[in-house]
Amino acid sequence: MELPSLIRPRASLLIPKCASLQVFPDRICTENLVCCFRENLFGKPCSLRRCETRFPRTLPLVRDLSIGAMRTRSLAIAQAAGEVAVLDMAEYYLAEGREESRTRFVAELREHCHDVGFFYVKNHGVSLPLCDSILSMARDFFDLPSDVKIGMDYSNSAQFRGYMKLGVENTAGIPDFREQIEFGPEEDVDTGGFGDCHVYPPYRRLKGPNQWPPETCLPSFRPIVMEFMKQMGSLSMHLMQALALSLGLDQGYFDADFKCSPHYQLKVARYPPKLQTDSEGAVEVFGVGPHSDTGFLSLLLQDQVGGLQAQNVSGDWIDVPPKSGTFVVNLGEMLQLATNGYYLATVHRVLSLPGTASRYSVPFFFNPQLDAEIKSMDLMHLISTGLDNEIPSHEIESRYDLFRGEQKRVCEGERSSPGRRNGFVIKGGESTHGGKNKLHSLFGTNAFKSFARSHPEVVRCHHPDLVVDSNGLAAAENIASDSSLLQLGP
Ligand SMILES: O=C(O)CCC(=O)C(=O)O
Ligand SMILES: [Fe+2]
Repeated sequence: MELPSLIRPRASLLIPKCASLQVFPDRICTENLVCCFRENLFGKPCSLRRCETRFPRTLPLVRDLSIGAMRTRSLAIAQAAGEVAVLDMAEYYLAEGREESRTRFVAELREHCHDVGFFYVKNHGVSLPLCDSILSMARDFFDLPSDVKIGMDYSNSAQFRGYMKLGVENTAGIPDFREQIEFGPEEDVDTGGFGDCHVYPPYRRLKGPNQWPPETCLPSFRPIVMEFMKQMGSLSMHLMQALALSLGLDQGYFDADFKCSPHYQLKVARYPPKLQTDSEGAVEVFGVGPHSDTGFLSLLLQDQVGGLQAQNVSGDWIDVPPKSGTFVVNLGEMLQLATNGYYLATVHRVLSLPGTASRYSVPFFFNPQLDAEIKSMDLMHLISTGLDNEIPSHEIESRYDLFRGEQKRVCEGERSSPGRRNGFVIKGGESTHGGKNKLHSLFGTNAFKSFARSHPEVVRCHHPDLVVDSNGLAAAENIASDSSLLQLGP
């Protein structure tokens, strides 16, 4: 039986020498490996465990088994079982005198970003009581009477922030089955941004204040959310630095795009339990349908209910269950763009599960500043420095194509109409969905486009001088062909 795994297959096989495990190519399918582990997860001898895998990319990890690193061993086994791995950020933070552990962390990070695009982090440095508080505040907020919630409706906000009732947001044209509040950096409105579009790019209009529930209802809501965003921003910055190291770059490689004013986004969401079934009881209700995230890094705090799944290259959905004390991390399209497709923005979804419990989650999307221009990097140095010397450059290109094909299949197969987060574009300026969605190297342009496409009514009300075309691209009517301000669709 083939175990589902998130790991992507690759063509070349290397057979490691390792006492604790036997690895050999599958006779039937040359892309498969058969691994027999002699030890269980805790290193105790056990009967041979046979795993057929389709992911030779685990081999560098498997090879590490021979030097006896227990953690790496369990990681390789977890991957073989189709689980998303947990990375321990204490390994990264405690660098002083322990360069080895940081190097190991960074190498694991590279593996997971390259092969999976999903992982958990633990010992991440964000206060765990704060995580509990924000989840409990979420419960309190969504229990408020609907007129109080509607009082901070997103349609009041030129920045597309505030409360969205059930079904208001959609993913790829299908309404999400969740209610949510959207936050961003608490800033003054950039009044200049609302000026002449010939001079000011519309994405500057995304700067502005958040909407908050009345203090009399929930006095600690605002301080908790503000502190959470601050700590998540700091964790994200550490992760960005670790990502730079993992790509063989200087730790500060991404700083210029992030350090001043990253344009992050926080959602506080409630997914009601699944309500309806068809006569066979088989209707699948999505909390959020299949999509990949548009930004750089997404960090997710989820409660104990579950329902998040990520898709592997064979189309199988892999559960990403709640694990206490962790955040789920997945990568967005802008990071995929920046790494020329080397790191993956993996498709994921949230199922509504039957039962009585609502699911609460708090996704944090860490993005560069609005005016950051994201360029694809040259990956040849990964090969020349030996960080990934098993992949010839032409293979990177073909992996990229494979990924692009998969993304199109998933999204065009399951969802046909355009919607938020349905753009799967890897290289700057390319487009997908028959050219309907175009990803731009200027982050702000993409950000505005995503919001405008999802919420054209906000554009009509707060940005009447802009026109939004059928692809969600906005520009002042009289400059609709001026691509230097806001790129228009194909
Ligand atoms: O709430 C979740 O578990 C994930 C939500 C998500 O994927 C998103 O909002 O992009
Ligand atoms: Fe997502």
